[in-house]
Amino acid sequence: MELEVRRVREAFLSGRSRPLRFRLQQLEALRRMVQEREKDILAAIAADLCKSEFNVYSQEVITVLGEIDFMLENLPEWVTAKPVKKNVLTMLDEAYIQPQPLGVVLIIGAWNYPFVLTIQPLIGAIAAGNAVIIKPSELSENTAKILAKLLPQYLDQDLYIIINGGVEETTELLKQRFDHIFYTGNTAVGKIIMEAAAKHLTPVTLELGGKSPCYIDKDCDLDIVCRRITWGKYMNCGQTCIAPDYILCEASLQNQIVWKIKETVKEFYGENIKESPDYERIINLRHFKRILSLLEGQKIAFGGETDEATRYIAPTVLTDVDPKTKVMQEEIFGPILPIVPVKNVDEAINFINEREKPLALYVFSHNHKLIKRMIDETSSGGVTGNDVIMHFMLNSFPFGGVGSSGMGAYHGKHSFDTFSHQRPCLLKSLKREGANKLRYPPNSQSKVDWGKFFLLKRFNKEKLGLLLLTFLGIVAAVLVKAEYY
Ligand SMILES: NC(=O)c1ccc[n+]([C@@H]2O[C@H](COP(=O)([O-])OP(=O)(O)OC[C@H]3O[C@@H](n4cnc5c(N)ncnc54)[C@H](O)[C@@H]3O)[C@@H](O)[C@H]2O)c1
Ligand SMILES: CCCCCCCC=O
Repeated sequence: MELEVRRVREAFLSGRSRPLRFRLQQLEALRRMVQEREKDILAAIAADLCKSEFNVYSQEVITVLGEIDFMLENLPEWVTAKPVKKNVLTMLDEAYIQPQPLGVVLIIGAWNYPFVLTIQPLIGAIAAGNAVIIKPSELSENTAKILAKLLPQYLDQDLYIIINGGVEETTELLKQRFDHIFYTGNTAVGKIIMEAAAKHLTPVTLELGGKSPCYIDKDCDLDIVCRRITWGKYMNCGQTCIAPDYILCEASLQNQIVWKIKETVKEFYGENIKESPDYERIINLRHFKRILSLLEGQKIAFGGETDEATRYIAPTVLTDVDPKTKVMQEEIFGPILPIVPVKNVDEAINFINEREKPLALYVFSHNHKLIKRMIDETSSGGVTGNDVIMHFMLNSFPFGGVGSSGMGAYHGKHSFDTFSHQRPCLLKSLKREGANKLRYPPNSQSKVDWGKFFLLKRFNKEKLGLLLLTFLGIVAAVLVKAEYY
């Protein structure tokens, strides 16, 4: 590991990752890889998650291609130095912010969307001029393998390397010094990453998870609400970081919600869900058993069928769920949707605020004020009103968590900023030394007063008047002198 990290650092220190032309060329090569090897990439992801290639393309590949195009279009503007507003002391100087690469970045990916969650941060890191070590999740092993095969064929082989492996390899990797670590995965491992990073004072971006609530107000169109929730909850078999984890609603809405979600499940996946090409499977047996254990003691309104051999769990809804039970204590990350009855929106807000800050929050209502109130009185990584998942799709939004759902953010310009250092650059002249007298010792009350005058703008009108008068006096004297001669 040490040797590999050193090789990447040496490549970074060669300076070749920095020029704009090189970054654009590497991003174009990455786009070519996705386009030319689309079949291999789709097949690998499809095998990892028992997913149709249509779904792989629309959930992962489109996002990656869109992000590359967005970077190529905007990077020339983002890399340029930005002049800043100056004060009296720097009036005659050059003052600008120059974004610069951080150095060697470690990206640790997750398995649930194994392509986009690894490649999208990579796009940002390349765009910002860094060298990168990529560690895909070992759980999505086909995707990990295809990335290890393809990336070196298209990208600079010393600047961007891929290291495959599990906990042991990642632990070893984390002993090395990086300039940034970008981790996607669960909160418990997030803490391990942050602890390892702290030893080198390495900044981290942690894209974690949590229980994302979904509040349904009684003033709404339940048919549409349930269709949107069904889509976001059962997509990828519930293994989506921003899937609605549970529903909060008044008890009177429960039966209608159950019925409408059941009808939508039929509409989306047919009578025989197991046969649907649009319904995925649980990633492995450990997660399968974990999810099943969440059903113990619950009232299953519909669903609940399972098949261990294929790791199938049917879309399931639980009603009258007690918040103290296990299913409400951990992120579900599977196709189980508990409904927790609450009396009203006040109780829903309290319920959310009593728990860890979630990665996403969803509110459904015709009442715009209620949605705004929910946003104002709660906290979460992101919010979508009257839909689910969709805030992930807009790359002008920073995507990330808050509190235990993560720190830092990415997508579009936010990725570029995450992987850049905003370096303030002040360029002065060696002339005009007289103007600097004010800051050199010995100090005095009059120097402090002038300092206040120039920097704090806390001058009194009298002093300003006096200054103006002096200035006018000088101008008048100059004019009179000019006339005389
Ligand atoms: N915020 C996001 O964008 C986002 C996206 C996807 C998943 N998630 C969250 O991730 C979780 C699911 O993913 P996961 O954690 O099962 O993924 P995972 O098991 O694939 O782990 C993620 C990465 O951490 C590494 N890892 C695992 N254990 C480790 C250890 N002990 N030490 C060092 N590295 C270790 C793995 O090798 C892998 O690369 C959910 O909580 C989900 O909400 C968040
Ligand atoms: C089209 C859906 C993509 C959602 C990606 C979510 C990333 C977290 O799991």
